Amino acid sequence: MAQESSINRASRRTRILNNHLVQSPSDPTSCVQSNSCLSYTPPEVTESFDFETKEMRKILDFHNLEDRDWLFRVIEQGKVFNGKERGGRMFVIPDYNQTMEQQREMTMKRIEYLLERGVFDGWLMKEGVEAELKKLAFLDVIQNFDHSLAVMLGVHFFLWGGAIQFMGTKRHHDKWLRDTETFALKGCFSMTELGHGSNVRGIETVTTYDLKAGEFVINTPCESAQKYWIGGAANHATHTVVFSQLNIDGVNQGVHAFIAQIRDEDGNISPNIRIADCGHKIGLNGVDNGRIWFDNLRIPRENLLNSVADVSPDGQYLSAIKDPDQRFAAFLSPLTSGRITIATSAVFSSKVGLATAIRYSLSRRVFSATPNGPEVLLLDYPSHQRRLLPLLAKSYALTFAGNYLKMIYVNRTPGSAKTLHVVSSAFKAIFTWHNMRTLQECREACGGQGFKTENKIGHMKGEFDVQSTFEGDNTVLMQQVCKALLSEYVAAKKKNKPFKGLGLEHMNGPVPVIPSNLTSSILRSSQFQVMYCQVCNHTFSQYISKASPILCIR
Ligand SMILES: Cc1cc2nc3c(=O)[nH]c(=O)nc-3n(C[C@H](O)[C@H](O)[C@H](O)COP(=O)(O)OP(=O)(O)OC[C@H]3O[C@@H](n4cnc5c(N)ncnc54)[C@H](O)[C@@H]3O)c2cc1C
Repeated sequence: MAQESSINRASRRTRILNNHLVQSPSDPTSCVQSNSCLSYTPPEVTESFDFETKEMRKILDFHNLEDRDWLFRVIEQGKVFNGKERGGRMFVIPDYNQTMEQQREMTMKRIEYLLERGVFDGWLMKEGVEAELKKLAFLDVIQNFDHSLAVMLGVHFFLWGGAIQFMGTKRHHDKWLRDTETFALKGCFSMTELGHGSNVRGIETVTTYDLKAGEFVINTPCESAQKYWIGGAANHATHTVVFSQLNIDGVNQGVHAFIAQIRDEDGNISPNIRIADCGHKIGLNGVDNGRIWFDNLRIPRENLLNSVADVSPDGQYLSAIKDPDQRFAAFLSPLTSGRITIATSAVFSSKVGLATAIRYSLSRRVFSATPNGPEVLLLDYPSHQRRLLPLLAKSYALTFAGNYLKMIYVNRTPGSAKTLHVVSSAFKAIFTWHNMRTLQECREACGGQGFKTENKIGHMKGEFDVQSTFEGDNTVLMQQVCKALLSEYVAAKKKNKPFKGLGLEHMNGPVPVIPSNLTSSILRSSQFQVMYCQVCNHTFSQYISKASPILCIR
């Protein structure tokens, strides 16, 4: 962007506006001085930077940079990733003109290609912070190329694999984890039903225990109980974790999770299982979402994922967690890792959109300030800056927040479970909403070019839109976050203790005093903005302390 004083900028803007209002009587074609030919040089070739871009990349990507670069090269080299060389650079983008069936097959071919190159080694069999960070870095890279592929991997490793890891015990780990890592089996995650999505407790699938046979019997009692939207179920998955009400001797013990086989290794649907396709979607067509009915399917007693509750061979229901609410919260734990990868992938998508739109605005010229003068660079228009640069600033901020979230996740302890749940829910909603807003602005900021498939922004809108719905609807998640924060507030006030955790600590200090002389530089300063937030929070806290008896916050 051209460097110029604010006075020069103001007078140049005045000239431009004046030019719009007072039309020159001369030949209208002469007011545009067109370039003799179109040429484009990427800004990084001609512009110098005021900062070290490599250092900035280190701060943004934060971990496993060499691993990320290795995977970038692996993907670039793979024919299945549809790379195209342009001007000595490789661009990789899925072919969205393929049919839904072809896109689904490409997802499986890409998984096979990455599997052969050892990309998934250790994703389930290795434990510890290093292994977890490497997995998260690889997923960051993969989602940059193909969101369908990242979602299929998320379902297989984080939802199915995560359910076995966190909700199962040794017998499940020994039996399923290695085969999951090598794709000897393909897993999916059957929680949502046609009749119940956000309200998981309301699901209607019922499982009973047959004492004589020592088996569970899973049944879909009505059409609204069919499992719906299950990623991987329509064509590929061989196994699923099924969420169901558990009924023991006529007593409903609430939602539990079981493992069921739904296809054999040749892809034939198992007896007592019916499957249908969810059909074409507005994005994510490389994922085969399906519907499943269980017709009194029998599974061994050992297939109950029993980390928090079990049924003994003689049919006794056993659980160390007596409180049904806490038991239910424990069942939902595999969703945490999914929310983290969704949140971080949403910021990457915003950055791809912004990179395209900002580059465009650094090369595109529109309208001249004077008759016969050169046209003005798009990014020199303040209105264009205001459209893109705050979104860019927020994307930087969310990147750092995402890295913080990853750190809480990989260093989690039983004591940090609540913080992790609340922060991951809030970040998932905020990041994915930010992404959709950013992509729409970037699409429009590129004018007609933004509408071209090749420029990726329009397709990313379709691909990433669903992030506000799956693994916790954003609105519902934000309601949970509000409830958790209000409860935390009331509890801390009741005990007369300072706030700790959940990001409320800034309210421990006194109410700041707003200066009387509010100049524009004070208003723009970050100190003032933090102070202003604190004043708002204190006003809000006064409201809560008065309203909490009416709000019934527990
Ligand atoms: C492409 C795709 C892939 C998916 N993959 C899977 C999968 O692999 N496995 C799986 O189990 N599920 C999957 N899902 C399902 C997904 O998790 C659910 O769609 C999601 O939980 C929302 O449920 P719902 O669709 O029933 O919407 P609903 O819960 O019916 O919500 C509809 C609307 O009502 C609003 N709403 C709901 N409750 C409240 C409330 N209390 N107050 C105010 N407003 C409210 C919501 O904000 C939303 O706008 C997938 C969904 C899609 C679209």
